[in-house]
Amino acid sequence: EISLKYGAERLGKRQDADMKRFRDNRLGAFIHWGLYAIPGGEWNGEMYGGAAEWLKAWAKVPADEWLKLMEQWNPTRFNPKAWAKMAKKMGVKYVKITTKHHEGFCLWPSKYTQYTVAQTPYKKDILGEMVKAYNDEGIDVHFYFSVLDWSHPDYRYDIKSEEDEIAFARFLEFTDNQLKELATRYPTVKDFWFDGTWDASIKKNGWWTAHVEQMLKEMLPGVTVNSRLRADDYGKRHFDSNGHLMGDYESAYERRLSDPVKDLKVTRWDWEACMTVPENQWGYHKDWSLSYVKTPLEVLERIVHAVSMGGNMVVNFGPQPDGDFRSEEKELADAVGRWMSVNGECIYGCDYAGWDKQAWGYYTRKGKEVYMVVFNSPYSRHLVVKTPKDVKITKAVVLNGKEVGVKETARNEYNVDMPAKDSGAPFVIKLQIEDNTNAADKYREALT
Ligand SMILES: C[C@@H]1N[C@@H](C(=O)NCc2ccccc2)[C@H](O)[C@@H]1O
Repeated sequence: EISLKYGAERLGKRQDADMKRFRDNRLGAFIHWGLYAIPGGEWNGEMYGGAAEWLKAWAKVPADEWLKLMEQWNPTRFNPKAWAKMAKKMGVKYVKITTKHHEGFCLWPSKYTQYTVAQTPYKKDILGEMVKAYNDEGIDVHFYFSVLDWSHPDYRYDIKSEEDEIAFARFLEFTDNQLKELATRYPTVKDFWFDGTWDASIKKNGWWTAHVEQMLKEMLPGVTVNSRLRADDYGKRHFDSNGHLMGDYESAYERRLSDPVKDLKVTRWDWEACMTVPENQWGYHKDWSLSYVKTPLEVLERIVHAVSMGGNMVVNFGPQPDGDFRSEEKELADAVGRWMSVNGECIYGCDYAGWDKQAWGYYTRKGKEVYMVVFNSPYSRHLVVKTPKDVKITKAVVLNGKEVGVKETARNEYNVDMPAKDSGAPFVIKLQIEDNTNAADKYREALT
């Protein structure tokens, strides 16, 4: 290993109470809300299919023209209590809020910039209203923060001159001030999720990313930070030059997940994935017909897939400029919530089971309980289960349903019966397992 000053601060998973809470929460929601919601993907009468929160880039809008959108920021239908109830009903345990996206507009009245809610017709501290409403519902709040800031004249994509050095040093101080402001104003925040940290300017300032992690953890003991913040002495990101994860959890799984059969490496560390409902829209886009929109079932499968591999999943919502949600997102929250109310115990506090994945779906595990989350119903009417050596199944019960038969078919192989009644939706079977170390082995392998 090479010696690093700004590499991973810790080896292995954090096991303190705050990290256990982060991990056990498992299901979160993203709120991407900013000026980009106002144009909703359309600029000067032209509709852009790309990510709506990047419209400034797609339509090549100068920062000062883009920020004029502040004059229209007045979400009259914003009702933080209703937002928190919707999240509660969906069964999310935490919400990640874009405090400031790449555009530089702040949802809190920052005193370090003029581009904030305080300078809009809305005036009020919208971030503060959200934090209170979610916390009052027992939902944790995480802050998304974009280091990349298109509104700030001192931002640099790379450092190529003395002038760049001086300007970017001012920018890093501005960013420190905003982060201290957020940690001071909203001390119940549990996590900082950094984005916009891919440019060479940040990679050349790995020291600063280590300083930010340290600063936030001193101000808010127990707070978590994502790996995307971090660059080491040599500009390596997420994992340092010795291959160790930086930050508290990997945050590279954005709109993708690792293969549950071929790529199990992520089960070795904590990680959190985030996903969009359309193919790639985080901010509000007027026209969702421009790309595929995932069904509630497809969203649910991604949530289970992540938890089955020891990760968290954050499902994105892009609120409308008026402060209400589009009907597709309300319906999604409702559908996921109905499923979670019956089957949530296979998600919350669960982890990778370490069993070989089968075609019918995914395993999750909590202590001695293994859950079979069934998405695909087999024509055989049997669900094949292969247990690790020295493990036997003693019972199988459908969540919110009846016991089902379990028949041993070979060494460490079982057929678990499908429930008699087809609920027409993914269902969960809870397995009781026991140690099988000293059982007589009546099976013989073939001689070949
Ligand atoms: C969590 C997501 N991260 C931002 C993102 O996609 N950034 C990467 C990106 C880079 C280049 C063109 C479009 C998007 C998105 O705007 C969301 O905030």
